[in-house]
Amino acid sequence: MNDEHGKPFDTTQPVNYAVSNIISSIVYGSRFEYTDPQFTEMVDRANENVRVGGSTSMMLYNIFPWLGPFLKNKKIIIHNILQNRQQMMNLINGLLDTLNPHDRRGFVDSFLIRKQSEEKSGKKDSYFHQDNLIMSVTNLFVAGTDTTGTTLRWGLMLMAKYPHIQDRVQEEIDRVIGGRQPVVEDRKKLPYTDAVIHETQRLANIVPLSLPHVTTCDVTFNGYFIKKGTTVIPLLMSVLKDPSEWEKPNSFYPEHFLDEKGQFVKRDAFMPFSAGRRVCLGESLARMELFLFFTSLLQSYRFTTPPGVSGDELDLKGVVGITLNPSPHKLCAIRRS
Ligand code: HEM
Repeated sequence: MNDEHGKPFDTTQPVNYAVSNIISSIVYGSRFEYTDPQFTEMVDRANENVRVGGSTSMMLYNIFPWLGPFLKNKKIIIHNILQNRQQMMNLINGLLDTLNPHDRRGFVDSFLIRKQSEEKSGKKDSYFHQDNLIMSVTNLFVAGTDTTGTTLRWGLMLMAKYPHIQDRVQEEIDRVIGGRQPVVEDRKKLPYTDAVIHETQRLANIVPLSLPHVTTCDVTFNGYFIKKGTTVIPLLMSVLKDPSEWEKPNSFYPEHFLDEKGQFVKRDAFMPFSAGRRVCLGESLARMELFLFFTSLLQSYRFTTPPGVSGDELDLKGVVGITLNPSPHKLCAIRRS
């Protein structure tokens, strides 16, 4: 963002690269340089799939799978998946060549070590095989990059749209943290900033339909009989924007998460990560990332609309993809003294 020198830029790439590097550190044990084309192409391809995956033609394909061979967007998605899979396999093979059981660099190392020990002991039906490794790494990137990146981008856009709210966040960060690097423990001392992050997640509503689930037995719910094996799509949006739960369900109103003394309050209807047994696996990581990225960025930069663009022009509707993204826009990041 420094390199933009306060000029208007699209936040998608820098934010996605930063967030993807967190997953890279956990999975591979190292991060990539932002100038590394191997890395940037991989993230850009994943991002293209999120965008194209929500297109009208792919929605039609979901209903009429026989359309598949005629759809350009399906070809793009498959091409991107295959390219990224190849790159992932190269990275995994590189880790395998330098594997040291006494120095595990990340998730892949731990998986490979377990795989080797189960192969050695002759265990049949092990879960630790190559296909599961590839799918687990893919899932961690797919589930952990676009979700957190999109939420952060909504947050920055909302700060540019509502500068008086950005003023209050920056006043709080300056007063409590000053110039040092923010740490997770700061969250409880920053109730307003915490409320702004929660309200961003509530309003942005990036996974409105959660993921589909299937009933494992017959159930009667709210008077409706649902047969075993029925696909159920839980609408997180119906809770995140429930008018009986939120004072201003369709507005950006951080006070939803503050009491009259300005202290942070948890709300039961806040469930952007879903609920129950299959609740988001990465919730605590995502919450940590959102807090650290958001406070660090707001500590260093003032986010504004480009010259000649008013806050009203930043719309809150969003664009449907696999996640709900902010509509295309540019922001300026002005370095704070
Ligand atoms: C703001 C960020 C995020 C949001 C809003 C979010 C939201 C969700 C939602 C709604 C689900 C579906 C839960 C269900 O089936 O009921 C889910 C599942 C999942 N998420 Fe996240 N997520 C985020 C970040 C992450 C991160 C950083 C990771 C990774 C490390 C991650 C990994 C997963 C996985 C693996 C699942 C599937 C869990 C399962 O089926 O048991 N998510 N997430």
